[in-house]
Amino acid sequence: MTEASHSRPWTAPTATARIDARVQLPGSKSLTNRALLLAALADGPSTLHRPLRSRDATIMAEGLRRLGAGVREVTGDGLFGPDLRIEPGALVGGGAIDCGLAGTAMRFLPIVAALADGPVAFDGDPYARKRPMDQTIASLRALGVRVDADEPRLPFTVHGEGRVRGGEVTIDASASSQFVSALLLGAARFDEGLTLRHDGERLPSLPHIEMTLDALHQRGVEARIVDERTWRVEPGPIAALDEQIEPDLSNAAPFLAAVVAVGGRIVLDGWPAETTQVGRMLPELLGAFGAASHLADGALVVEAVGGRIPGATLDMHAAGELAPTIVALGALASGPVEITGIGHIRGHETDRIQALVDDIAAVGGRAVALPDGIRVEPTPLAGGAWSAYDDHRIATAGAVVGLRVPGVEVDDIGATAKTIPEFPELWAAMLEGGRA
Ligand SMILES: O=C(O)C1=C[C@@H](OP(=O)(O)O)[C@@H](O)[C@H](O)C1
Ligand SMILES: C=C(OP(=O)(O)O)C(=O)O
Repeated sequence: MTEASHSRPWTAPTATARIDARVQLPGSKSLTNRALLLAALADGPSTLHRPLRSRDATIMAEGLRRLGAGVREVTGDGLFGPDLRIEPGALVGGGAIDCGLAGTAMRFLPIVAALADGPVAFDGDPYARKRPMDQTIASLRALGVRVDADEPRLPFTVHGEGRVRGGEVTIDASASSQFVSALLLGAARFDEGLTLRHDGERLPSLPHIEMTLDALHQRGVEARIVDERTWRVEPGPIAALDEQIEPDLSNAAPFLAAVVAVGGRIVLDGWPAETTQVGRMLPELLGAFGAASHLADGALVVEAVGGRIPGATLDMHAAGELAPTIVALGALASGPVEITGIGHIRGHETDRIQALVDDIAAVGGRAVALPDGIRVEPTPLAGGAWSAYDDHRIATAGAVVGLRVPGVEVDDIGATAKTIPEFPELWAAMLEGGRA
């Protein structure tokens, strides 16, 4: 099983010049883990080119192996490691799956386990036991699958009986879009498919649900939006698909934010002209802080003058995953930065709102938690300890602040192994200029 990150203190490098760099990023976590899962449920073998190699992706691959799929490394172009060949197999229970801190694993794999024959025990890191899981457990039970759980969260055991009848289910996905995606990903393998309704106050991270529907469509699954709170997936085969995984645009966030923080220019290679990744919103989000972006020859070019970063008010309910980076820019801004619509990120890898409030205070700044967001007040910063809380995006937020504030000590840069193990090297290369 993959290890949680080992504490690796890291003094965030301060930028000594404007950014002038070209960066190539590893594959998308959300696309890799959907492609792995759908390949394991498909009607034949699939190959993933340039998949993400990281803790979350390893956890997904390992979980699928435990459930009977063959996942092996094959030679690819080797940019960030080998390609993966996935051979679907009969879904089997009888094992245990460690989900680490991966939301995609803890929400998606139990649905596959429900289709397996035999019990599968799920657990994860200490903080994973605090992440919302109630809708996974309740929806499986509503589908007639036995789930043994003392509390409505990890650890629990799914007792698959080899088939799920499907039909209609209503959930409250206010805490995570992953509850919706998980059911939609498995639903073509349910006897009657699935009509899924969301009945709740809000629905965060809609682009990730779009990504799920798109991944299904690419594999010939009939999946549609009935209305803005209802989805329908017809039963049927999931076609095998060889797929080239796009770079992780959410992990582009700190690199692009670096240009806003210190000025200069960055070229991000392999930026897709069209994508379901939520990172496509970055040019607009960073535009609020004065950055100018354009696409050129398959790359995104972002330029900024640096210096004064203006304040901004942003609703980020669709892009909660990008919020820690924007909050980091807020800590460097000369006006207040208020972000709303992100109450659900309290249930991410850590309580991200509290983590950011505390980390910003630790470097002399001031941020206040709002009921569904955070407000950062302009305050001069000084060096200090920046806790990652095992959270890749809190760790990289510390790196962004450290560009302009000497002495920001990120306690565990190894937390970036969750989705971008190469982060420290890529960050250093960006600051040195040239090709990272
Ligand atoms: O389906 C996915 O791949 C994801 C959905 C989102 O989850 P939430 O809806 O819980 O924010 C996102 O934040 C997470 O990083 C990845
Ligand atoms: C929320 C995130 O991850 P997870 O897939 O673990 O929910 C994230 O990557 O920002």
